[in-house]
Amino acid sequence: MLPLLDDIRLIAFDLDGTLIDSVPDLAAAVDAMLGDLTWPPAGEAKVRDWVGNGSHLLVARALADAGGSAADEATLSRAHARFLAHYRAAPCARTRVFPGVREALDALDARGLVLALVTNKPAAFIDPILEALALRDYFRLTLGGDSLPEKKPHPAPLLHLAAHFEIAPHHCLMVGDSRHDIEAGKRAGFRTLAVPYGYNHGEPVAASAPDGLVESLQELV
Ligand SMILES: O=C(O)COP(=O)(O)O
Ligand SMILES: [Mg+2]
Repeated sequence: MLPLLDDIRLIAFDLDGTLIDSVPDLAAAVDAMLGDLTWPPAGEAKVRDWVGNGSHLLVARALADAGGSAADEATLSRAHARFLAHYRAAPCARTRVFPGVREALDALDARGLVLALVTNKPAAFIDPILEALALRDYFRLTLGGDSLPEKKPHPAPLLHLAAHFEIAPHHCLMVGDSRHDIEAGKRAGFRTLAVPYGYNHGEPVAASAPDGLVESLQELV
């Protein structure tokens, strides 16, 4: 076990870009939404840099990029509904689990650690995706971006987990791919671990100064 895990009793995992490569399906839904509005597709490379702050900002970034400026509220809300409809139709067609994830979850689960999921993705998508990838049973609790009034980088979802399982934050670890995960973890008093292979608005996540960084989650165990 990595020394970073000493005294850790609960691990909160981010989803998109940390456990799963979800950009192919997110980009397909964004591009279908843009097509509904008669705008050209954005493509996976751009969408990769827009993921991480939930679906509303993802759609707002796509519209701003396509239209050259921020869209009005009515257009945003119509576009968001179209995006959700497209993503709901195929949330897990090309989404894949990153290498080392399943091995790490198996080993951490076997050690009796409490495993939880904190994503900024709308909560309605969590179970369908985790079930399709046979990941659902690892997590004792899952929170989406709309599960609580605040989402990452706010510490509230992480503090909610710690309180729910009655585990002090300094015995908890946040694992994620973006600056929002590391900031939420620090503000909650969690230890923080980053993976460099996910989505972080085109910047290295190491710039957020996490307590640790691993190339693959398998290094955890
Ligand atoms: O939907 C998003 O914006 C990203 O979700 P994540 O928090 O699982 O990276
Ligand atoms: Mg992420």
